[in-house]
Amino acid sequence: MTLEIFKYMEKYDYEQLIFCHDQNSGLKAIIAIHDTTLGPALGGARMWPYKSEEEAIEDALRLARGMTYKNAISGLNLGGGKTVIIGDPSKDKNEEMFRALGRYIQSLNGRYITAEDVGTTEEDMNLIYEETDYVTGVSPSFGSSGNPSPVTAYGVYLGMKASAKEAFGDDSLKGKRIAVQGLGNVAYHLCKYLHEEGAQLIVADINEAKVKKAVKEFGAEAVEPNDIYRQEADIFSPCALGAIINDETIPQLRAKVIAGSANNQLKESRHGQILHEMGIIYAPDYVINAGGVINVADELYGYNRERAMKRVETIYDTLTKIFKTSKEENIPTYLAANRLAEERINSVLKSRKQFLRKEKNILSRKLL
Ligand SMILES: NC(=O)C1=CN([C@@H]2O[C@H](COP(=O)(O)OP(=O)(O)OC[C@H]3O[C@@H](n4cnc5c(N)ncnc54)[C@H](O)[C@@H]3O)[C@@H](O)[C@H]2O)C=CC1
Ligand SMILES: O=C(O)CCC(=O)C(=O)O
Repeated sequence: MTLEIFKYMEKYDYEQLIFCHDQNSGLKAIIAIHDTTLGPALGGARMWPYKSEEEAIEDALRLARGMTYKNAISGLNLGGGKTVIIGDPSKDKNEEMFRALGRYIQSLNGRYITAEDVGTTEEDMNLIYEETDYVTGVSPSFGSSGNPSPVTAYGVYLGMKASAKEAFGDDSLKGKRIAVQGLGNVAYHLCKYLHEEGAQLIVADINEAKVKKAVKEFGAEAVEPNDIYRQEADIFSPCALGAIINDETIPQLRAKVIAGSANNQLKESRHGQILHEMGIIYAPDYVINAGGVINVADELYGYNRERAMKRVETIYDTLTKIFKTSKEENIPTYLAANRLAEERINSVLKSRKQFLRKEKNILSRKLL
């Protein structure tokens, strides 16, 4: 399949796509800016060994759009954007690469602000910070908020409780069997919360060392990566990569709830409709995993952890509201969430237009 970029950008109303290349460091990155109605686009930088440039562009575009919805529904005055860096984070990183990316971000003059994502770390953000102020998730020693993953995990934990309340009538996770896919930065901290509450964990990761650690620390049961979908579990928690809710995996699912941190979990929106028809409670990805962006966005006001955590706690209520709308209107949860996010963006756009109109009237009066 060839991606017709402008057609795709037109379909979902993207603003800008930027290609960043630096011969010296080997940087090959793509910055996608979806929508800046609510403010500058904020979204992390992902480093991944994409099989093709097309795959990387598509990922950047999909992730950037997700950030528009995530930031809008979380009440942030920020638009949506994302960076992808083509390369293997375990061997292709170097200092100059992140500094070069920082200079590209600086050249956008604040239209886009970056942070961590899969394959990038706090140390990488510190390097970007050498070249631009438009970066968050920088080390706390610089007065910033650091790695957002533990806060993302806390938001997912609260969102999972809200989802359990909807599915089982009680938000306690004690004794619940929870199948966790991926044991990376977010999932590790999530497993800690779940273990402390007395949940039984079933885990899978392609990295054996991470699996061993979870078995040892949380008494988790380990299964092969491909077997995680079919586990007899109450909750399935996807915390690895996207598009894992699809035609192949849905028939395998036994869980009543899907609640995890991965971005873009639904391969296509019709998969959200299928989950709805099956009676599976799906916590929309960009709602439940917003803890990290809420935390890093707080840096823009001078980081205050208490203020950030208070906002993260609203994830529980936002999901409860989405589940209510989904039930009352008999629509999938992803659609109920999209409507809420779009309502906010459209109302801000409308009021801004009114303001501009007033401004224009004043100007024309002056001219008279
Ligand atoms: N870090 C954060 O604060 C946020 C992360 N997210 C999303 O949450 C997800 C996880 O993020 P992180 O924990 O930061 O990434 P990470 O890179 O630390 O962890 C991902 C884990 O998934 C594993 N994995 C990859 N493919 C797999 C497969 N097929 N089966 C099982 N495991 C597999 C990897 O080995 C790795 O351990 C990503 O989709 C990310 O975009 C979303 C919001 C914020
Ligand atoms: O929490 C982060 O990593 C920054 C925001 C972001 O990229 C995301 O929420 O996916």
